[in-house]
Amino acid sequence: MKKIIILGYMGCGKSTIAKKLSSLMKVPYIDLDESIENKTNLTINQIFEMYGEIYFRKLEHEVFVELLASSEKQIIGLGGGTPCYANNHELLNGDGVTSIYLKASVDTLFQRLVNNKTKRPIIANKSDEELKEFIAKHLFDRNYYYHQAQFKVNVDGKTIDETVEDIKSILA
Ligand SMILES: Nc1ncnc2c1ncn2[C@@H]1O[C@H](COP(=O)(O)OP(=O)(O)OP(=O)(O)O)[C@@H](O)[C@H]1O
Ligand SMILES: O=C(O)C1=C[C@@H](O)[C@@H](O)[C@H](O)C1
Ligand SMILES: [Mg+2]
Repeated sequence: MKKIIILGYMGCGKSTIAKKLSSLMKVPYIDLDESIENKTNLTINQIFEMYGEIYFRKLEHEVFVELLASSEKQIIGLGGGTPCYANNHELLNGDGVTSIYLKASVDTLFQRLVNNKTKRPIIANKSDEELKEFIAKHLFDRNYYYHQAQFKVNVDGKTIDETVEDIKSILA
């Protein structure tokens, strides 16, 4: 198995869980958002502000395809919206790919995102009151795409270590 892909809504824990898994398995971790930032020398916020979301989605697809093209064994953490655009969801079932959806409830996501909005342009301008309803609707819209992953791991009420263990048993 060459690529382990971790996906899910903003704040579900992709980066946190994937980094921990990476150090335990001694498999390099690549964050798609970070790869886009390194390639463009811009932050995700700057890309959205300067060029808009459609441009960002094109770039996101290109960089995702590039990462998959290498034969290196890697854990790849996607952006929150990656599976939902440019037919990226089809890549979740490609050759040599294991894809895992970190499934979190609206309440869990709200708790984790409410004080961490600024670096996430999709929610940066939502008031705390708007945020919960926004997450609920957005998650509903994205549900179909997230469920194209080969495996689902429920993260609600679990510690980071417990979620990492769940993923290790999927990969065993
Ligand atoms: N049990 C847990 N598992 C994972 N993350 C947790 C847990 N408890 C709290 N967190 C926190 O949730 C926050 C969101 O996690 P993280 O940044 O890894 O999510 P993400 O899915 O990578 O988000 P984004 O899509 O915005 O990059 C972090 O501050 C993290 O420390
Ligand atoms: O959920 C989303 O659409 C996004 C999530 C982030 O990881 C970034 O990829 C960007 O902020 C868009
Ligand atoms: Mg992240």
